[in-house]
Amino acid sequence: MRILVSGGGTGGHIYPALAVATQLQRTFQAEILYLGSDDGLEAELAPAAGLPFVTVKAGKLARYVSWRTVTGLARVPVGIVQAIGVVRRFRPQVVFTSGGYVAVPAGLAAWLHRVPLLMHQQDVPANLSNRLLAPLATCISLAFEDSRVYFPARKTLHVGNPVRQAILDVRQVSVEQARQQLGLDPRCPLLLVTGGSQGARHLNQVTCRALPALLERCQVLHISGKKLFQETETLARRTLAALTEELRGRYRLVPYLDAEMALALQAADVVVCRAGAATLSELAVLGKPSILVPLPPAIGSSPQEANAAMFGRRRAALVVRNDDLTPQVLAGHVETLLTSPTYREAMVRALSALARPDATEAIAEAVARLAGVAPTREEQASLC
Ligand SMILES: CC(=O)N[C@H]1[C@@H](OP(=O)(O)OP(=O)(O)OC[C@H]2O[C@@H](n3ccc(=O)[nH]c3=O)[C@H](O)[C@@H]2O)O[C@H](CO)[C@@H](O)[C@@H]1O
Repeated sequence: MRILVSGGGTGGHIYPALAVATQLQRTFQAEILYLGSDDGLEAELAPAAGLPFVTVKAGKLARYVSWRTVTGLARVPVGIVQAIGVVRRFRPQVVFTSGGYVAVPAGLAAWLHRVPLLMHQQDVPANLSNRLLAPLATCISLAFEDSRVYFPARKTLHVGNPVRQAILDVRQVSVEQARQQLGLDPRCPLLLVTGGSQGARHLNQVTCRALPALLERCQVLHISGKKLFQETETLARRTLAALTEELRGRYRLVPYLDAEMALALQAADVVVCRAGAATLSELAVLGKPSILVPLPPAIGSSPQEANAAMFGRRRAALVVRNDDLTPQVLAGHVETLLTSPTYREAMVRALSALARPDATEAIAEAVARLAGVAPTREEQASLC
């Protein structure tokens, strides 16, 4: 089975593609070719995952006009011609895309060659490349049920977002063990603060200012983001200076967590974070109550606001708008969640309805079925 995989730009688009590619290799011994942009993060990540990698030019499909939009648009036809060449030479049985602007030439080339196209939608609102490709797609896998409204119903398949194996494995570790393994107090409740892979300045600043109230109630593991570490450390040191040694000992600041991220999530009683699709899927799989502060849009609407609103509607998280987050609001919500086990349990129940730990397998099986290889899941057989 030969499968062309494509997804680019942010980690949010690349990691699901890598997870599905690896699963296809493992379960179906598929021959994979990863098609990415020559200047995207995928040029680093796909070869690092041991996948054969081919590049095409891809232009950013911005919703607003700028010089970059013009130069980006000029690259689009070049990318399409290159992608057509790749599909012609590799002759895939299925093309799988997971968003990012490089997915457009890949999807178009698939359609032109009558190759089935399966595309994955991570966020609740459809991203631009998936909106463009939807009429050409054979099947659209969705991370969240609420995305159905953006696509023709007969093409959609609700499977969830691929979640890293480390996150699935850490479910075997108890909360206390996770805290112990991270060198934290196993008996003291833990608040984890994370602004996603880049960090979030506003979350960092508000957290630092709320430390006197927060540390009275719990220990705090604060991931600042690599670029924001220095300024956050300075701010935290200033606030901590007025506190007792015992309270100061309850705070830990790190720039980024790699292998330990799964343990940190599992160790937490409450998580304060942005509302990126990967983070939300991880919270659902691990059943972690959270306070979501979605990234506000630079322009137009933000997928994170729609993601967070969906969690909020289902009572799977508390949602606070970025501009409304003050130290008092943060400390108040943390207090509410930590002091009310019934509230937290209700959230955990709502989260379990959103959890899809088998998303990677489900997508890989859908790809294999389109390739005519694996008619495995009966419940999916009639779909796509
Ligand atoms: C800023 C931005 O444009 N974000 C978008 C980007 O998400 P982006 O990839 O930035 O953020 P996500 O929340 O989706 O994922 C962050 C990932 O980084 C991991 N992590 C984080 C901190 C850390 O120290 N260690 C670590 O491993 C998290 O566990 C998670 O797996 O693509 C997503 C999927 O389309 C969108 O929903 C987001 O809106």
